[in-house]
Amino acid sequence: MIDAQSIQWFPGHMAKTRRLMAANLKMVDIVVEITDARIPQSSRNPEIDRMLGQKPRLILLNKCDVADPNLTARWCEYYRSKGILAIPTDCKSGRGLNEIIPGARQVLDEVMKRREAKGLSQKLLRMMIVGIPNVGKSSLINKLAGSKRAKVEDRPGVTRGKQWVSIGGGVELLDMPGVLWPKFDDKEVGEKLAYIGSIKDEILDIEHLAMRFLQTVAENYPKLLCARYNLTPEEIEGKDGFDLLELVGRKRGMLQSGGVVNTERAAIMLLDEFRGGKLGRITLEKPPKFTPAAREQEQDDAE
Ligand SMILES: Nc1nc2c(ncn2[C@@H]2O[C@H](COP(=O)(O)OP(=O)(O)OP(=O)(O)O)[C@@H](O)[C@H]2O)c(=O)[nH]1
Repeated sequence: MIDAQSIQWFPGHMAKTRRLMAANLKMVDIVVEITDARIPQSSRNPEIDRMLGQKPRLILLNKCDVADPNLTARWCEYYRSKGILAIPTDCKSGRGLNEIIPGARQVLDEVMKRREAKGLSQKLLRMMIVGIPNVGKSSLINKLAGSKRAKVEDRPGVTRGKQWVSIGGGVELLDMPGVLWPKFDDKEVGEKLAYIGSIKDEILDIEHLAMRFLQTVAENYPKLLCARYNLTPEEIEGKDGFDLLELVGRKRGMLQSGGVVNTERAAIMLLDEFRGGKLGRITLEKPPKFTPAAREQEQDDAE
């Protein structure tokens, strides 16, 4: 998992990643950027857009099996409005994976047409897989390659070094060497990464984290919260994070002497259950509102 030490490495590591990325971009036709569908924004490297520049790419909203399907659809629409193809994927069941290669070819066809560079062979397709730790890069490569060639572990930071994997049908994958870090310096981003389990709990105040998480869930997914912990809407109405945590702990019988709720145990249990998908399908970020005017502004900024 990401730890405090990695956070301190961030600036130097980023410069190295930027150099590696630039060198490797030349070797591929398209970049496949994997994000976590539960936090599509916070699970992206803050510099990725700048690093990729005009390189053709597609975005995967992975772990869509545990994300809110309505919001996943809205994120796809948001990216479409920006001219980017986004595909919801689930590396556990394989859902969406067979759309990746045709999607990549479609993106490249469009680029070719725009550049009027006809006659270029698209037989061999070379794709670079990038993403912050723990989003599912190894799982994706394993699924696409149909073997256990890439190492998969439930621990961010396992993917190391450059590796090409041939997956047949004239398609080769380049696993991004090094790691793309998320945006640690933003407190809210850090919290969201911690909710999904991408930052070590030891460096965070788990009770504080659980309280913040509960507030978000009570606001956006009250029915799921009530269903999981056998609560009524009246019970959670107007409660702050601490009260909610106590309530959840009490419902689960996590009491210490004197009938006081063990909020630390409750916090660990709550976040474990969320990470395991037991609370239901939850997405913690909505796509930004996207208007034609905003798009024009974005294009101006990019020029
Ligand atoms: N629910 C769910 N879990 C997934 C999915 N894809 C991957 N996972 C799980 O997420 C965890 C991380 O997956 P990895 O494939 O190791 O992620 P990675 O991006 O290669 O991680 P690093 O090696 O740290 O860069 C593992 O426990 C996977 O089983 C998915 O689509 N849905």
